[in-house]
Amino acid sequence: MRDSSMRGIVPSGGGRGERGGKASFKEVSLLRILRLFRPYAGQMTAILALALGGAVIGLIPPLVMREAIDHAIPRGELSGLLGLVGLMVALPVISGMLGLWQNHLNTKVGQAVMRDIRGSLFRNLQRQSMAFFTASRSGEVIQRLTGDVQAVQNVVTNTVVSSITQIVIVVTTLAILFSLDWRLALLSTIILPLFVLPVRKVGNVRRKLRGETQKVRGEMSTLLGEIFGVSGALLTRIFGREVQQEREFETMNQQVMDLELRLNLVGRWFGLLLGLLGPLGTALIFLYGGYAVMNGTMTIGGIVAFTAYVGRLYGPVGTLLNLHVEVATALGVFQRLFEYEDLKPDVTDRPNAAAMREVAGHIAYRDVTFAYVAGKEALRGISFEARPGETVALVGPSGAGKSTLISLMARLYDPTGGSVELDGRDLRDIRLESLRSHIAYVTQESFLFHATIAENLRFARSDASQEELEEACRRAYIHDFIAALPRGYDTAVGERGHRLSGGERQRLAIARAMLKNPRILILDEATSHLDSESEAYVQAALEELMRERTTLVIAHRLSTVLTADRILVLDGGRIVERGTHSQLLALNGLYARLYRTQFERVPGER
Ligand SMILES: Nc1ncnc2c1ncn2[C@@H]1O[C@H](COP(=O)(O)OP(=O)(O)OP(=O)(O)O)[C@@H](O)[C@H]1O
Repeated sequence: MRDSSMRGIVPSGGGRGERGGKASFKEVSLLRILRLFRPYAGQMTAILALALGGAVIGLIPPLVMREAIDHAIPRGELSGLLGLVGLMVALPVISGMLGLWQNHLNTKVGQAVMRDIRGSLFRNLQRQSMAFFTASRSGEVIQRLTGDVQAVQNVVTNTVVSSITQIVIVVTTLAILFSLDWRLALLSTIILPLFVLPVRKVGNVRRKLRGETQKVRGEMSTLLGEIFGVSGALLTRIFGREVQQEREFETMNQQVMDLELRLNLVGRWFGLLLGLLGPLGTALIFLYGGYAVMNGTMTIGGIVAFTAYVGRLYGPVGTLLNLHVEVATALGVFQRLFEYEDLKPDVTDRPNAAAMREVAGHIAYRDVTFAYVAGKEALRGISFEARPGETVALVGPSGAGKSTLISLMARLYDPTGGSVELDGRDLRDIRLESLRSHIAYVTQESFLFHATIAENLRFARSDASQEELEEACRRAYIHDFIAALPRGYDTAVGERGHRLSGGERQRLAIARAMLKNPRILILDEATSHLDSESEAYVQAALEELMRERTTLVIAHRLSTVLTADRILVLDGGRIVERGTHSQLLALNGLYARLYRTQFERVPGER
């Protein structure tokens, strides 16, 4: 059960999901793609009508030329010539205007579809459990939401609209060529198949190169995100890896340049190849047409018009020969987007889930089992209760399952077996939003958004008044510090609040929890040891926060275990000992050992 849902939430890295990779119609439903465009059907029709109009107008100039060369000029009809010349200028102007309008509509539809997809992906990602975020790289998520969605615009303009336009141009031009002179038309189209193979080959090489380039670019942006994120930058400096990273980046940087150069070169060869089509066609027309003119079966204007039409034919044919590459790329883009759209959140409300307005705060874990990965249980047979207002402290060696245990209370994950209850009700029967409104979760890493102190505090309660903010901060022993800042509560904190000290950040996080004023508190005490003054402040703030709330705390401080109503000692995902501090010491087991190594040495403790 768990296994299958896990597979559903882990984004596929390579293979089908590979950037620039091919996808087939079988894998991506065309109907689903069309559905995205349905709200814009009117505009799409207008785009196609404009494309058609442009293509038809484009057919006229060669006929005008023929008219001028064969009739107006030889007959000396100046006014007629003027009219034709006027047309020669007016027609491109009209088709240019149509093109402009079409382009505007293209962009509009493309942008609208992009906005819709971004919105729907964002909404779906917001509903995913933590399992999704721990399993995926944030760079990858961002890339799909921005880069891939951007590619949709390309799909609209390049693939859909331009291929339809090209088809219209090719068909109309062929029709007119054959109506002018079918033999000559046949002669000028007969050379087309010669180019199919090389054009396809070049297309494939380009696709491969493009895929590789995108992959390296993706890796580059992930690397940059990690290196220049605050934590990554800190780690780099601590371990003195600057030069090594510079070298790694240089390699990647060079790779991008080389790939782009190769892509460009292949592009040039491709252009040269297509460029040869024109002269070859023209030469054939002049050879055959010239002979026909000499025999009197064709006019000079006819040759000129024919040459112009053939010019219109070869370009679009080249593009159309590559259409399959474009289509495959486009399908790949949609497939990656749909993968995220199809992610099923694994923590959801049960159909009969109800909201709980008031809770007493009675927590019960009943024979809870949990596995992140099927078959490898992180928690086994966990049962305990915490009555309203009680504090249950968790201790145990690293990896014992403490964080996992508390995360189940906020339903960051659901148990694989057994149940977690609040006031006698299974958490899955309580509306998620309602459950979380009664819980504050203070983690070791006190994350702050890049925003002002007030905004960070209001993340807990957006309607909190300034007085309430200050009250919460007073109780968290941080108000005086904030008030002394030049901009007070409007001070912006750096990304992750790195402009604040560790202790200040912790107290701000405590104030944020205080502001929420929940019945239940989940707390992961920070292990980083602060200086004794700061430690004392944090300690006092925490005691204030824990007062009268049911608290599950991963304890790292002696005072916490001393005051806890109950201590659970975890080891290997099981509760191996339970009781009060003195009872557990008397047992002289794991707790007693941990106590001697962990708690006794904490500075600044009683
Ligand atoms: N997202 C995850 N995916 C897979 N396994 C995980 C995940 N998170 C934790 N684990 C594993 O689950 C077990 C329990 O981890 P947990 O973080 O709950 O331990 P802990 O007691 O809180 O440890 P610490 O005190 O070091 O934070 C560990 O073996 C850990 O490797």
